[in-house]
Amino acid sequence: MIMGLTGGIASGKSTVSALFVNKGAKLVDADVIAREVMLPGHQVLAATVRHFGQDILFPDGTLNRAKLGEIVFRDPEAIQTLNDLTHPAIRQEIRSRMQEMDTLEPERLIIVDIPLLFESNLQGMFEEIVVVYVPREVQLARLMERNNWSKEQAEDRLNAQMDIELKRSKASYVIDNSGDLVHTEMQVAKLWDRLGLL
Ligand SMILES: CC(C)(COP(=O)(O)OP(=O)(O)OC[C@H]1O[C@@H](n2cnc3c(N)ncnc32)[C@H](O)[C@@H]1O)[C@@H](O)C(=O)NCCC(=O)NCCS
Ligand SMILES: Nc1ncnc2c1ncn2[C@@H]1O[C@H](COP(=O)(O)OP(=O)(O)OP(=O)(O)O)[C@@H](O)[C@H]1O
Repeated sequence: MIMGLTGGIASGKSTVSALFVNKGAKLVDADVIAREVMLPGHQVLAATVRHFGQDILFPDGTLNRAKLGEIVFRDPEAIQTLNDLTHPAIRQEIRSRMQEMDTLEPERLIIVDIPLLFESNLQGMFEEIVVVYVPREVQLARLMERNNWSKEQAEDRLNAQMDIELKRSKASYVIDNSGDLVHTEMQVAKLWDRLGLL
């Protein structure tokens, strides 16, 4: 069984994915793939540099992520361009990894963690979608603390994504991660049982 998992930035997707993996699920992580396509030598990084300029690179040729982030997250046109450059390759790699895992171990739950699942209209890839939810204020506070960001930086990133309440309303299952970890773990265990997994 393959299940999509999404939520807002810093809502706890990695935390919840790890809980599923502890129970025996396999994971495909879109953020990891998104980083792979931005490594030196990859055609996606080369195309991104052609568009945004050499200034987004460090002298050693690796991507200056903070710099590209500053450019795109304040400018809707720039983020759209970056999405057009990166998303087709990321999507293709997600598909190929989940199909490979499913072929090798068809009885296992495969969790596919995609932050922009709804924004990119990928609902059709999954029968079930879990949304990891926290209210916007909690999201903002955790993001500022984890990344050591100002409120403005955190809000720019939040505003580049679909509202978390709307995501919640589109879910097959909601995991509320606004309480402590034990509370979240209980909800994962409950969902695991409900899906009939052992
Ligand atoms: C602009 C980049 C270099 C900034 O890197 P940075 O290290 O600061 O952030 P990181 O990649 O760890 O992303 C953290 C979170 O930001 C949010 N985010 C990233 N890209 C986007 C985007 N295009 N639109 C909206 N939110 C985004 C996601 O919630 C993601 O989980 C990087 O995010 C990037 O290459 N983005 C384009 C690819 C992409 O869409 N990745 C995310 C989904 S797979
Ligand atoms: N239940 C919780 N209580 C307190 N802090 C939490 C809880 N769950 C997660 N966190 C913290 O909130 C931050 C965001 O969590 P996490 O990294 O899992 O989110 P994410 O959705 O995967 O983030 P991103 O969108 O950046 O990939 C982390 O610093 C994490 O330690």
